[in-house]
Parts: sequence; C-alpha cells; structure tokens
Amino acid sequence: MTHRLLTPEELEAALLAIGAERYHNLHPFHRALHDGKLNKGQVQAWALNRYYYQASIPAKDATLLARLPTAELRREWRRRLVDHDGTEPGTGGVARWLRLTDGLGLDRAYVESLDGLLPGTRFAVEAYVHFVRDRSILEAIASSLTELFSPTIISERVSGMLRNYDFVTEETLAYFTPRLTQAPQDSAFALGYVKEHARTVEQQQAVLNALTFKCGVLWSMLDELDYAYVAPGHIPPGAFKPQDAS
Ligand SMILES: O=C(O)c1cc(C(=O)O)c2c(n1)C(=O)C(=O)c1cc(C(=O)O)[nH]c1-2
Repeated sequence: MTHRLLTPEELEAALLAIGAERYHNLHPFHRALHDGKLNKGQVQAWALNRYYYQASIPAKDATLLARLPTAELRREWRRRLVDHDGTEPGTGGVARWLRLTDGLGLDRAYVESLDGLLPGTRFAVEAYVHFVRDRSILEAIASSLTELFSPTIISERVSGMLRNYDFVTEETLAYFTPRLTQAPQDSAFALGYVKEHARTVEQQQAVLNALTFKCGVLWSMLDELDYAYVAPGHIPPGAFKPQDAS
C-alpha cells in the first residue's frame, strides 16, 4: 500500500467510504430483522446478544476516560458514561435496553446473567473493549466512529420492526429514540478529534484501520447470530434456545 498524507476532508471521506462498504446495516441478518423476516425467537436472540454490547460500552468508555489527558476531553467523554449508565437506577441506555428485552418476553435475570450468550458475541465485544483499552487514544476514539452511521440504521430498524412485527411496540423500541440525538453528538466530536489529531500518514492509517476493525466487530456479531439462529441453525451448546418460533 502506498499512502500519502490526506487533508482532513479527505480523511473524512475515506472514513465514510469504509462505513459505506462495511457497516452492519449491509448484513443479511439486519436486513432480515428490519424486513420482518425473523420469528420472535430470532429477534429475542438478537436482543439478548446485543445486550452484552450495550452493557460493555460504558466499561470501554471508562477505560478510555481514565487515559484522556485533559478535563475538556474527559468532560466530553464522560457524557457517554452518563448516557449508558444513567444517573440513578433504572435510567440510561443499558436500563432501556433491558426494557427492550422485557418487551420481547425475555427473563431479565437470564439476560443479565449472560448465560445464553453466543461465544462469538463475547469474543467480538471483548475484542472491542480490549482494543480501546490497549490502543492509542487516537485509535480508541476512531473506533467509536461507527456511530456516524448508526442514526440511519436505527431509523430503518425502528420503522421496519414496528411495521413488520406485532410483538414489537414503540415502547419496546424506546431505547433507540435518544440514540438519534446522542450518536450524532458523539460522532461529531470523535470525527473532529481524529481530523485534527491524525497528522501523519501512519496516524491516518491507524484511524482508518480502527474504523475497519470496529465494523468487523459489529459484522461478526451478526455472523454469529445468523449461523446459530437462521442458517444452518447450529446453536452452540449452552446458548439461548428460542421457544417461540411464531
Ligand atoms: O443500533 C445500532 O446499530 C448501533 C450501532 C452502534 C455502533 O455503530 O457502534 C452503537 C449503537 N447502536 C448504540 O446504541 C450505542 O450506544 C453505541 C455506542 C457505540 C460505541 O462504539 O461507543 N456504538 C454504538
């Protein structure tokens, strides 16, 4: 690969091109989820596995927060912790995700126990947490940039699932409403940060690689769900076994 130094605008365009090619809105499992092609048990499997991603996001943000060098950066990043963990019990994104799993008829203690998780979900989520813990601050911030693309998929998901599943209500999907304003705020900051701080060819390549890596995390979580719950349908021993194929 030969690389030259990109302008900040070219770097942004290269990041957007990665999302256009690799973001998980393109995965067949998401298309099936949004188009109403899954049964209730398969939707439950998605929500149960995705719970681990949601629950791990504040832990990954906390590892980064601890390394940020200025109050200004920490103030910005700690908003994410508040968004996910809330300010008191029952508030914040993780609690709202549990309302989604409740609404789908899953037992809360079972979801929180992680007993039914696919092994591949665990590996993918942990790879993300470890990436943010171990890589440079620049790479860690860049790896959050999939959120540039999440408002589009969230809008598609909410309208598609409400239209296509009688077991899904607006209340069940309430998790997603605040994300439509939180994600653009978060990703605008992260994008501005990487455009300003990726000043060498190596740093720019590291930023692009971090986003590619993160797209792979999200993609592989859906590969695991597809393999276990759609086709060929080999559910790993001990993982969640849907009872409801309606
Ligand atoms: O619904 C989605 O497809 C989706 C995608 C992503 C993402 O692109 O990483 C996030 C979220 N949702 C989300 O709800 C969320 O809180 C979140 C945090 C992060 C992150 O990397 O820090 N990504 C995402």
